[in-house]
Amino acid sequence: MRQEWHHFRYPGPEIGEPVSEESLGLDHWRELPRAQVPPFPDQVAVDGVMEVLNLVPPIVAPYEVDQLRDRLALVADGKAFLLQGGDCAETFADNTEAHLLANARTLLQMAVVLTYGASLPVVKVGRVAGQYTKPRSSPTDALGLPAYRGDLINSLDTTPEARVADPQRMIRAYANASSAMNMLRAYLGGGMADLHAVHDWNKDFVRTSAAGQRYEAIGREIDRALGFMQACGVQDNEELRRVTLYCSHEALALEYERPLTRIVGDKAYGLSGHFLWIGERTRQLDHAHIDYISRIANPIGVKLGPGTSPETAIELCEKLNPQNIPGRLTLISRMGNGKVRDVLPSIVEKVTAAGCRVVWQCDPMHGNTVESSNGYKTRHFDRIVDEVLGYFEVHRQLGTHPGGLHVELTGEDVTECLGGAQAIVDEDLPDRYETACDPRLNTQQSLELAFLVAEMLRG
Ligand SMILES: O=C[C@H](O)[C@H](O)COP(=O)(O)O
Ligand SMILES: C=C(OP(=O)(O)O)C(=O)O
Repeated sequence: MRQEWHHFRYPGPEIGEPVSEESLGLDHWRELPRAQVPPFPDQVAVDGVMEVLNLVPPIVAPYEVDQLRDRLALVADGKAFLLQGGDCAETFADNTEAHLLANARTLLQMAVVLTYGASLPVVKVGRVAGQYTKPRSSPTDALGLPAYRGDLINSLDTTPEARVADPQRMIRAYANASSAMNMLRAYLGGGMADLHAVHDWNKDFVRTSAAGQRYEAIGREIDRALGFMQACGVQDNEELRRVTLYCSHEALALEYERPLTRIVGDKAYGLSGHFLWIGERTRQLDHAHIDYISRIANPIGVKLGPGTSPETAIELCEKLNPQNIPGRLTLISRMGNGKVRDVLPSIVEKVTAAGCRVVWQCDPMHGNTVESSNGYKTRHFDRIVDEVLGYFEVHRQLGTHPGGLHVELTGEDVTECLGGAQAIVDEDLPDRYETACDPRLNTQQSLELAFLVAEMLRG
């Protein structure tokens, strides 16, 4: 594969002597077994699209990727908290200004609650600008059609034609991801994230709720603190007026990731996003996904389900972070509330005893999926909260840092997860069940969770 060479200087650490893609082994994954292969019918068409993606400008810049790794090093050291969230599956149809801003605002609100409540810096990462692929449990859906695998692969429409995997969708995914990132950078760097405007992030349908009012109270405290600083003559600080939101997605379609991988000096960067993770279904040690991700310099994550042994977790650390760089590797536990207290302790204990420096993050969504009595895929808020509680208990007992939260959420007023202060029940789910794949927390539930996590962080 042709590869651009980057010789420009960029803000960041010294870059090493240029090396070749062969010596970095960037294509070794092609020789390995691989789960969840996108069923593209025509390899020639896939190769053509990869050639196109090989020449497009990347979605993120290497220095931003390095900066995120440095910030995650603070999380690994217990000095910051990682908040990661967004849609389960982004769709091209929902890649609108309104939807992107709604999700970003919800994440910012959660971050304010956590920063204020726990007095810890919060590193903010969206599941955005690339979360277009989904691993599936079954190759077919309930209608017997090929499963929907994310907009990057096929369409959610329920016809056989729509479900054919189409490599041209990778170009649409790239275009959508780059426009999303472009817009978010502009808004978040240009006033929308100004702490003087915290009240504007509160949506009308949330403002009157208990969580919304609690948030307004924090907003008033922040107003007072800012007013006090101004009265004291403290210089206005740029940091109060903008936010850096990093983007992340599951590195599932290697046909998309590989051409967006670029060499800078002696390293390869996956420039489709700042933070890339490998899911529970594709984290086999000797398989393609782990091999690919082991070769890029990004901060990366790997999901750990309830079947993970401590030995596997340690092997993953050794393979993915052989130099033990803090901030490089995030272990994302998604055990389910019934298992977290049994399975997580020995993993954390043994990984820590082995000296592996990782960020511990809790995904309380994916181990708690159930089917409602009326046939909707859902999750109960109480189980989500209980998994986070269990995760905090484990880390408190072991003296390790409960470093982060990874959730599927939306800034819309959907009815996809049960419970919360709105007491959503099975019969409410059809009202506004809009997700393309798994159920997301709505804005109120997200805020409620943030308040609870802030309390847990305060200990
Ligand atoms: O988001 C995660 C997975 O893609 C999803 O949970 C798989 O869902 P499925 O079991 O309906 O295929
Ligand atoms: C598929 C996902 O999670 P997991 O791999 O943990 O099932 C996801 O986070 O979208």
